[in-house]
Amino acid sequence: MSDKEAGVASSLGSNSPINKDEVDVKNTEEHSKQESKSDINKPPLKKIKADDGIDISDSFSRRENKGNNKVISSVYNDENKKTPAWMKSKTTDKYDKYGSRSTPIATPTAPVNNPDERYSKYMTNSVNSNDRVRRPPTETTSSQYDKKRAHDEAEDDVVAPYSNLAVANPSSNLYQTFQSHINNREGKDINSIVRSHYNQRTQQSKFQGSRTKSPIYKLRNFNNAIKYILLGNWVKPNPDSNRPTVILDLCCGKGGDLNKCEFVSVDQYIGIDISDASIKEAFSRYSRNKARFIPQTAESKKERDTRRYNFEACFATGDCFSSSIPEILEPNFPGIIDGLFPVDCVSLQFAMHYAFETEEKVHQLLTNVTKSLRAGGTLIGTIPSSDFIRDKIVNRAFIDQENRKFGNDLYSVTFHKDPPDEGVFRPPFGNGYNYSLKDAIDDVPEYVVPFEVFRGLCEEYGLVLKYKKNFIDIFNQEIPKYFSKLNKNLIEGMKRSDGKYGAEGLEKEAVGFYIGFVFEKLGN
Ligand SMILES: C[S@@+](CC[C@H](N)C(=O)[O-])C[C@H]1O[C@@H](n2cnc3c(N)ncnc32)[C@H](O)[C@@H]1O
Repeated sequence: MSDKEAGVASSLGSNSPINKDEVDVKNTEEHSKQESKSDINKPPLKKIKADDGIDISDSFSRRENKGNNKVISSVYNDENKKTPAWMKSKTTDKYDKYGSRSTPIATPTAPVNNPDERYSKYMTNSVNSNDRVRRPPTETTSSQYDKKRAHDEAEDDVVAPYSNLAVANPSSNLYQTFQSHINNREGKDINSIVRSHYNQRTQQSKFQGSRTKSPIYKLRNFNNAIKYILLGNWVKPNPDSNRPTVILDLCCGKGGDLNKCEFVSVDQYIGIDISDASIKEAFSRYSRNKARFIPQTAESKKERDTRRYNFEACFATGDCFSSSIPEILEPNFPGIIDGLFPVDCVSLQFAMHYAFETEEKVHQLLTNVTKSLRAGGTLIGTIPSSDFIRDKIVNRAFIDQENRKFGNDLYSVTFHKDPPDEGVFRPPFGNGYNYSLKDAIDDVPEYVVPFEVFRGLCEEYGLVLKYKKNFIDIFNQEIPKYFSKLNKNLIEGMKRSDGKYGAEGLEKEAVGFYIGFVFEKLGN
């Protein structure tokens, strides 16, 4: 799916622990049949203090100054010494691509950052604020590919904003529903379509009018709530109190999960996305919320200030399914692998279905995940449910004559080829469909993720399933615990016509298309 895009950042209201008139995409309800199996080893929820406002500072307390952190090598550094046995046999020969690739597919973008002193040692040597400037394209990066891309982007990525419409006037109440314009789709690969789509979406979202007017406003709030819950339950702080808690957000989009990272008290955020416009937007969102000027006393400086981001962040453009993480990050942030990896959590929200185009992409993704995670670290993701898709096929719940399309007025799924009668796709890769979600995604290609195949592959990479549930079940089971913790606007943005909270009607089916999952990296 997709617009699974992140929410909107906004200004942190003075009473609001974490701002959010956030926006994401998808949701629904029910559909728990096959997918509510594993709910294992859920960590106890931390105690939350809920006054008349929301105070998360007690519940997700930050560890003390980590200035004395020692640099710990990650599996990226020394394959022989650090690679666990299970990875040597499976991945070193077959999947290890480190050093064998040239340039990342997209030119990396490394916006300026201002690391504070506590983590400057993680930005060792050349990783300092002066180095974090955007680098001019090198000989290799501005080759044929970039020329072609420049041409494509001129065509597709820069659509005229709605400057001629009343919605360009911020005082207007009108809302302009998003629609992308991608020329010559048939001649393009998925990366070009996806990149063009999300670049356009990022640019146009600035001119659409108030997000609360979007036809999927509630659905986005619902999806955001799900991500708060998943990250809140499963991001595990680094057990070494001298190390920062680090999250690697693959396919991070416009940075819609930055607020959630503050919510779970990470110390360092690393975001990567193939859309350069999204990365720029994510960086600017981070900068706005990081730099908020809040007068502080000597005493208050020691604690997390919930009105601003208390974590450091860096962002880069790159293809997470075809390049290795060092290939994407090191050119922009030399020393970052040594300094910040292995990380505590890899977040992969509403994006893995793009990787299931080919087996190679999935292997590269899983190599990136497993090599990035520390033992005990978690991979937390959201994807369309293959069980949901199978049910639609088996029940012949199609909405067109050719039996290739299902959905409703809010979302639709149109298979590229006739789906198998029993709804089980073989081989498990490359089973494409076009996904649409009103005001977010226009016929963007995605691929079925047969969950059991994915789970089996994860095991090969030392990742064991800890949790898997559809969105409706996650919401129903977890929202009582989160109701008082989440921002009021987010909660109110999920109010149904009957006064209760959650998804209803068309939205319910649209969100029910998704599941959340958590894998844990084995080892010690
Ligand atoms: C639906 S958005 C989700 C964004 C964000 N994770 C969220 O939940 O708000 C999917 C994102 O995946 C990104 N994406 C797709 N293919 C990618 C790839 N190969 N490498 C990196 N990012 C990719 C898109 O650019 C887009 O920003």
